[in-house]
Amino acid sequence: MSTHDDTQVPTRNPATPPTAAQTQEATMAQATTSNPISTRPAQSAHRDLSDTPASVLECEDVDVYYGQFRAVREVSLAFGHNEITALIGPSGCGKSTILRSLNRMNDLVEGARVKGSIRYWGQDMYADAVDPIEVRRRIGMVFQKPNPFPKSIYDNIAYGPRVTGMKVASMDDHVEQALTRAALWDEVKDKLKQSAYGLSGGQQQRLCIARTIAVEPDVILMDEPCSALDPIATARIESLMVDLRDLYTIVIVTHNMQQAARVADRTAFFTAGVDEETGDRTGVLVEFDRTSKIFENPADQRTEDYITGRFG
Ligand SMILES: Nc1ncnc2c1ncn2[C@@H]1O[C@H](COP(=O)(O)OP(=O)(O)OP(=O)(O)O)[C@@H](O)[C@H]1O
Repeated sequence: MSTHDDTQVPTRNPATPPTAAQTQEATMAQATTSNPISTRPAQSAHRDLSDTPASVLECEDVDVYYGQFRAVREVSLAFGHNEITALIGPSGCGKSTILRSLNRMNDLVEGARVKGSIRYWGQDMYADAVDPIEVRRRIGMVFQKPNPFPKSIYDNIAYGPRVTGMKVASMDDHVEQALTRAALWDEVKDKLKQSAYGLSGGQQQRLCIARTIAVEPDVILMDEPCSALDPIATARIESLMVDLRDLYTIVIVTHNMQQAARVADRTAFFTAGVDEETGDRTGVLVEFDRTSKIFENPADQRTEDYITGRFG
């Protein structure tokens, strides 16, 4: 089992209180010994959900601006531990904006600014003392288009642990474990030194998931991770997400409503409305609930119109 070397974390405080770190450590230790991912068949997406899950991430009254433009407003939403939450809604309603604000990726966008509160295990993620680089290690991101580094398969995985100063007992074992969890090991174990660019699109996306897993995150954010993939590769990623849910909290932005219905425990539906103050089209959260409720019996007419294809 590898451990993160805290002496390598920049001097500012990490965003997780000890209890969360312990929780993750215990989960990782269990996973390392029993290796449940490689052997267990894909689970059914739907299961009994707690009415009051522990919240890993919580948004309260969140507005996100790009310069003067308010892209989303007053979003309050909590993401349950070891659950998959889907963010759905028409183009431009702010799904990616909210997703990027969950690991401070918007810090890298010029003019982007978050108002309101986003908490990670109860701690204000945007507090001055919090190091955004450490936030992004704990809350990883997988993008729409697979983006492996121009390196070997092995080095794609080993890169993150190396640069973040993780202490791993054996890098070979660590790489194998990450690739196994991402359901890619069997396909690449004999060509680890070959370029990642030689993999298919679906394999590259699983490699990117393995790369994210390799730095031992707590949360994985996925921004339309299957939109560049064919249906077979998409099905593999969906099945992988359901498997990974036992180890990580997952938030996925998707345009594919069937995908949300298949994999997500809970779904948040956003739309864009005209901002009364500015006249801009600003994203709002319409409804957030169990996925079955959103798709079978939504509370808001706008949700129903969207999921039945009458709008958007
Ligand atoms: N870097 C940026 N600078 C300025 N405005 C931006 C930026 N990124 C997004 N926006 C604007 O913010 C609003 C929300 O965009 P966002 O990409 O979050 O929506 P989305 O729901 O994810 O859309 P899509 O489904 O098309 O990806 C849009 O009006 C968009 O033009």
